[in-house]
Amino acid sequence: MKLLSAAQTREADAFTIKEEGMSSSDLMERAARAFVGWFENKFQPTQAVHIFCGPGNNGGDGLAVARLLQQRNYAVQVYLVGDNSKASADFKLNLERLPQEIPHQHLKEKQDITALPEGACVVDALFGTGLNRPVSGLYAEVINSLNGSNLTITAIDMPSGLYTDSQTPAEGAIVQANYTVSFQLPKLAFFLPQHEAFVGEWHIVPIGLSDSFIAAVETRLYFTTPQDVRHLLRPRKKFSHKGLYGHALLLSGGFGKMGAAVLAARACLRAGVGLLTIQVPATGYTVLQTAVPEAMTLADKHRRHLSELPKETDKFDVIGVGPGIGTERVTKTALGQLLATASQPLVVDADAINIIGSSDKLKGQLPPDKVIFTPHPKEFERLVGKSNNEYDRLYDMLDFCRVYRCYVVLKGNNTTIGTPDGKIFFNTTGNAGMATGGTGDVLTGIVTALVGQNYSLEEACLLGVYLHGLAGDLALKAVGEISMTASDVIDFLPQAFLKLQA
Ligand SMILES: NC(=O)C1=CN([C@@H]2O[C@H](COP(=O)(O)OP(=O)(O)OC[C@H]3O[C@@H](n4cnc5c(N)ncnc54)[C@H](O)[C@@H]3O)[C@@H](O)[C@H]2O)[C@@H](O)CC1
Ligand SMILES: Nc1ncnc2c1ncn2[C@@H]1O[C@H](COP(=O)(O)OP(=O)(O)O)[C@@H](O)[C@H]1O
Ligand SMILES: [K+]
Repeated sequence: MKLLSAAQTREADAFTIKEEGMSSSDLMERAARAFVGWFENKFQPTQAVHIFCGPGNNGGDGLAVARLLQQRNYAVQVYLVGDNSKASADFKLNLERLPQEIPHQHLKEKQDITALPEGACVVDALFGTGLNRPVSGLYAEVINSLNGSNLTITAIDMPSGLYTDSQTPAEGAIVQANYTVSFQLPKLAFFLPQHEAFVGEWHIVPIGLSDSFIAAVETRLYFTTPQDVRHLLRPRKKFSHKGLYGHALLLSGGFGKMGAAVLAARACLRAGVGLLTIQVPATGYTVLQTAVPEAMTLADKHRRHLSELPKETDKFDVIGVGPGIGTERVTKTALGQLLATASQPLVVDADAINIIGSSDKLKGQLPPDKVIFTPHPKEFERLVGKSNNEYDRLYDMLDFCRVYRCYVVLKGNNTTIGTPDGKIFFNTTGNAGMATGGTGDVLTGIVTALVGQNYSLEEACLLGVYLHGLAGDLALKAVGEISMTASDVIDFLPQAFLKLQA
């Protein structure tokens, strides 16, 4: 699904209003109803609701929400913050519609801010996507007092003060919401780790924005939904044989890190590869033969480190390289040979990323349109460089993908995929239980298997990352986030495939 900028969201609102022949206040009413639908499921009418409204349409939403909640027997109190003389038309309309019974207080200066009762629910309707400068003055005072209150805060559309699609200047106050209920589509800001404390848990409520507008609008930002990846998955043909599902090679493992090779190999097999060969340092031979009997194992001539390529590398459809390999000189040399000679796609992870990141020569040898990198944030920094902030990191990633014509899978809570043609996809599966050693090796195995099965590199990234996170989400239900291990993620991979196919 596409992600829209604040400006595109405004255009989508205006287009929808015109297309449906309604007024902007009708759309606001729809938005308020959608918000209230979510709110009713979350909070009981026994809880007092304190709604803070700014001067724009976000404040207008807040006023409409106040009216609708009062109709549903919530005890509502409204605060109008700042100078409303220049308030938006729909704000004014909804202020007129606000029933007399709802107490409303005008906060004009700092002294007007009072402590809220314990247990109250706060609704933040100060600013939404129309925020156009850092929040200061009275608004900042209100935000700081709400943040200090320890009360549960639900933000309408955006946590007030947070920029929708660019870096918020450090001096601006930002609401620290527990929940953000946003209209129709998530906003770019929700996907960046630096915003966790502001956005909290986010939810989307549909408000019927024009499908045709969204289909036509140009963007390079996407987030992955089940619908986006489900249709990519290809069923197997009845008369098919293992030769049709690719022969993958994994160059993986090192002394003390043979487990990385085992995890990547097991995940690769569970992700449907036809044949798998693993090359490990000689000491790992028995380990791999025992732990992964389905795979063929080659022993490197070096006991402790990978130092050579198999004789016939051309016969493999894909090569996954990196988990557990270390950065010894012999390994660097072998990796250089691989980049210089590989004819097939490469999935490059872990120390293979670190080796390439430290050498401009190796970067220069990257075969175009053939490489997928799967770095975690530290490896990303070694490969691409340090970025000023998480927005710049996205653009630095795209520059790197464009220059080297490669794919980058930046791992994290919303694993972010960059493509050589300039698209960014945010994944939506996965959980903090996966923050445990070895889960990255599992991802390498999955993506390698998918490339081997002839999925395009973009498809393999999207599907692989989605399924890996989904397996983690299914594992979460069974073992919880604290006990989860990388092996659990592999164990739930079959269910992830089944769920996506269902
Ligand atoms: N018809 C529509 O366009 C719809 C809009 N909706 C709501 O409208 C919101 C966007 O409304 P607006 O575009 O009016 O924008 P906002 O309500 O987000 O804020 C804009 C207002 O705040 C002022 N402002 C911006 N930054 C400020 C700052 N730092 N300090 C003080 N004042 C500041 C602006 O001058 C303007 O008056 C959305 O987030 C959503 O909540 C929804 O009702 C859905 C329909
Ligand atoms: N908080 C989190 N939420 C969702 N996914 C996570 C989280 N932490 C880690 N993961 C996922 O787990 C994997 C960890 O990979 P990595 O850091 O390379 O681990 P390792 O090197 O130990 O295998 C990545 O796919 C990442 O997206
Ligand atoms: K808000």
